[in-house]
Amino acid sequence: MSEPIRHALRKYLIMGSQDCQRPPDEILRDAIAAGITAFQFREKGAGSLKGDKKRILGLELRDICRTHHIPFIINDDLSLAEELDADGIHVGQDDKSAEEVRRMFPNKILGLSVSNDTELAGSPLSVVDYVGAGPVFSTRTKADAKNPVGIEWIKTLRTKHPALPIVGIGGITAENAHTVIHAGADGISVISAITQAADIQSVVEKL
Ligand SMILES: Cc1ncc(COP(=O)(O)OP(=O)(O)O)c(N)n1
Ligand SMILES: Cc1nc(C(=O)O)sc1CCOP(=O)(O)O
Ligand SMILES: [Mg+2]
Repeated sequence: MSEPIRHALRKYLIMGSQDCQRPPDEILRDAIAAGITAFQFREKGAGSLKGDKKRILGLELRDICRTHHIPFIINDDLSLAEELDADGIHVGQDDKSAEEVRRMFPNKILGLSVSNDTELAGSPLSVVDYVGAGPVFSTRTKADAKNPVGIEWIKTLRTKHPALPIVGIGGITAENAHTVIHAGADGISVISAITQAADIQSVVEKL
């Protein structure tokens, strides 16, 4: 399991319609053509879709991922993950507990956010497939993001957990992504670096 996960974490796009200035399906197709390795549907925050509109968009994006063999992961919404038969689920420290999600979905990819040593110490790492560590840098995309951890904490995390699949998140760009990888992360996850890019092909190549 560990090697496919590490590969999937390399260039991980996270996106919802609220992040997009053009149709989300176009952005996802462009990002897949450019080489992303996983996708998380995160329909959340100001301007996000609810109910049927969210479900319909999720279904459309899931089908694009399926066609191109890209893991389709859903943020937070367990019932939508079940309904769309998502490949995985990402939860944070304030969402349903990772142990419970693992009991409900024994075979799905499960990601958990960690943002500091206290959260790390309280996290059931044995039941998750990867951790999303961050925000590495400051970000304007998530209003309630915690304090930036910096690449030093990614190094600490890697030293403490040599075999743990880690993806960095938060404020990661084509210019700073290499520092996150050099610090020990298996990959980087981004929202704005890709959704706001004038040239997605070029950004994904650099990432
Ligand atoms: C890969 C990845 N890492 C971290 C997060 C953040 O999850 P969470 O802390 O639950 O915050 P929301 O995304 O739900 O606002 C993530 N989504 N993906
Ligand atoms: C969704 C999310 N979670 C974070 C965390 O630290 O857990 S930071 C973040 C937003 C990432 O967006 P951008 O790539 O535009 O900075
Ligand atoms: Mg969450």
